[in-house]
Amino acid sequence: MSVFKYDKDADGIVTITMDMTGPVNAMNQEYRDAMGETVERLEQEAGLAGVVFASAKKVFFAGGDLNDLLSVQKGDEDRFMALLEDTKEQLRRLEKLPVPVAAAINGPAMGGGFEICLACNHRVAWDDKSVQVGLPEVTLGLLPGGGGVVRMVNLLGLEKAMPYLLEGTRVSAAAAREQGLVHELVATREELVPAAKAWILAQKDNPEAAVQPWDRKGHKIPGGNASHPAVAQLITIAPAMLRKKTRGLLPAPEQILDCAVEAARLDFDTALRIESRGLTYLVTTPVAKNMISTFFFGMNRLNGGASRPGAVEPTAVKKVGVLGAGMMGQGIAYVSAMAGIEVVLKDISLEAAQKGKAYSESLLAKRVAKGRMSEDKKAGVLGLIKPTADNADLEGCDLIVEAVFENIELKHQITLDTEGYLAENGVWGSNTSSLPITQLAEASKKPENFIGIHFFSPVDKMPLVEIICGDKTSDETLARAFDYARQIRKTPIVVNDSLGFFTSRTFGTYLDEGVRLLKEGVHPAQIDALGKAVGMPVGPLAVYDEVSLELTRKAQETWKAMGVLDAHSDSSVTREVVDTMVAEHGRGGRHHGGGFYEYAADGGKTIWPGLFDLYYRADASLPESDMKDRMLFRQVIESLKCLQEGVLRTVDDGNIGSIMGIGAPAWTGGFIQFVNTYGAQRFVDRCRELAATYGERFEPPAIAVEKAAAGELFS
Ligand SMILES: NC(=O)c1ccc[n+]([C@@H]2O[C@H](COP(=O)([O-])OP(=O)(O)OC[C@H]3O[C@@H](n4cnc5c(N)ncnc54)[C@H](O)[C@@H]3O)[C@@H](O)[C@H]2O)c1
Repeated sequence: MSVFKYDKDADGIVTITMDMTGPVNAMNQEYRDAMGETVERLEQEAGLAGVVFASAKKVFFAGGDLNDLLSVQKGDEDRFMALLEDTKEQLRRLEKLPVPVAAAINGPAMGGGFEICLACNHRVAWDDKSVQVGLPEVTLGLLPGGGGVVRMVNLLGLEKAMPYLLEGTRVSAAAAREQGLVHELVATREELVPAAKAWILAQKDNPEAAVQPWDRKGHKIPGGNASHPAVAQLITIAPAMLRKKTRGLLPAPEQILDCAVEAARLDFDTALRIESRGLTYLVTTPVAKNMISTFFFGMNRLNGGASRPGAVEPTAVKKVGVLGAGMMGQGIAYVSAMAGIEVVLKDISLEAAQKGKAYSESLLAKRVAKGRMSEDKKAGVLGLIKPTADNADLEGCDLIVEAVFENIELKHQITLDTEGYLAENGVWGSNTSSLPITQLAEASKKPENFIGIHFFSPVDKMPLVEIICGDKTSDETLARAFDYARQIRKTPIVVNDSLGFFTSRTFGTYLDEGVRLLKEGVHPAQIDALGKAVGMPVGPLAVYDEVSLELTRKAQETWKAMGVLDAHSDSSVTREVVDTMVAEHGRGGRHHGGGFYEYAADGGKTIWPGLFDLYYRADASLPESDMKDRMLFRQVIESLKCLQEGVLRTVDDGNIGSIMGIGAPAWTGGFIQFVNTYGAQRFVDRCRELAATYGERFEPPAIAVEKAAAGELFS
């Protein structure tokens, strides 16, 4: 029996219910076989009045089979191209049936799933929050190769199609209806197929309904085709704009733009073939392999609980205490309340706590203004946050997250003062960005319940949480912290204790290398430009100004006093430069009147001229490739050391943590995956080359040397 169930009703309408082997419907050989047979049968069906595509799964259709796509290697291009062309031809035959075809979208329809819908004449969706449509291929280094690029451009026009194609924007059923991606909404799942059939029956006297817009005589692309002046102008400037964003490091958006432009220029079927060629090229690139491995498989493993102790039953937080209503605390309060958790937000005064709550109010007001939330829901979320200056309000919390100043005495003191209010088995989480958890836990009566829950700023936008186990943290506490992170819809990585844990420790090497280049006489603007050229979001000197040189200096003093400033973080060069900047020149960073840069009132910035007298040397001429590699390799080496020392427990934690927490370039697939693609032996050789010229910090870690010798990948 086919995995596409075929049912013809008394009106002559055939309903195809897709029910493929495995948990989801996906585009693979089984799909091609089933779709091939189905189209063939529909073409021969006598008395056919229309077709409805439905799904027996919760997800309408999940898209391309990523295992299949990952396995395509260089040399397989002809075979892959032929498969793509087959898939496309089937959809083309479907949309050329002489009867109307409708999609009944009962769940997410992503990528290939939405491409099937686009090949239908009519799209009916269940108006439920589980239903989303979109073409997320670009986020995996691919392009929608089942006709998605060409149909979207023909449906929406070049400009409007761009966010869907270049950013992988997904939209809810309601938004899809507004944007013209879906034609009709129904309130319940049960109404879907009847609504699709009703539409088909209503088209009896309207033969045009069976013809796709792009197959109609005189079809015009909305907004105009490539020769329309406005579109021609867009086509001229778009590649440069895109390159500014991708810095030439991501081939997928560039291919997508090329295909989209061809779709606006050429006939439909030629454009489809160009689209197939684009995907055939992308699918074998290392960037696509990296992005699929990390963003799909790695992410699924992490969110699925690979780092969570499985023996502990699932838990949920009902009441959380947030200590400190500053920049981080107010964000933690917001994301917790958004997840329906009761929040006690405590600061040293009620006013300070209320100010923290006002932050949630302003974020919620923006949601309401955009029509993404009702006033009632807003009031409900706000009602969950209780601002206070009174410790007694923390009574019965099953989790307390502290986000007070980065000061160990203060953190010890508040642990002593408030830990007793926790419910039995309640968890104490510190949001410290660097202080070792084991030492922070020394103030606790229950160090087994003590853990690091490290958020990133801004908390409402950053998707990662780094969970840090101290020496005594129990499995139960880890499981509870993990469940909380999932409850507030973050992706948790789990690491062991270390100064700066994984993310701050690794990111610190990037900043350190930037400062070293400065000290070696490189032009400061070139340092930041090269940091961005390798794909980091911000140059190292600009980052230093943002996080503040002043705070860095204080942190270094604290670590020194604690005796934890060990080899990996002891950068005498950085300390010397930071000291000179702050103590001798009063350059504490952006919020201290300026640092490496000077900041104008209008937000513009220029290099602080004093830097040229202090460090710049016109005769310093380092090879650009060395400078770029230095900034990247320092971070990769530090990540490998974290893995070697057991700070990182898994490769996935390292890859996802580096991308989502540090801003590692997406093209690498994460700092450890980078070694897999670069080649372990080649990596070791390049490290040694850099070490010979620039110092032993570039010596390859033993773990990389071993992998290279064994010819293995990090997995
Ligand atoms: N800012 C970041 O990007 C970032 C990122 C991750 C982690 N962190 C860490 O989060 C913590 C807080 O950082 P922040 O940027 O929100 O600082 P912040 O200065 O904005 O806020 C700290 C708040 O703690 C309050 N506070 C001080 N003593 C208190 C006490 N005894 N009881 C209750 N509240 C008290 C202060 O009044 C202030 O409102 C620090 O440990 C920091 O290292 C910061």
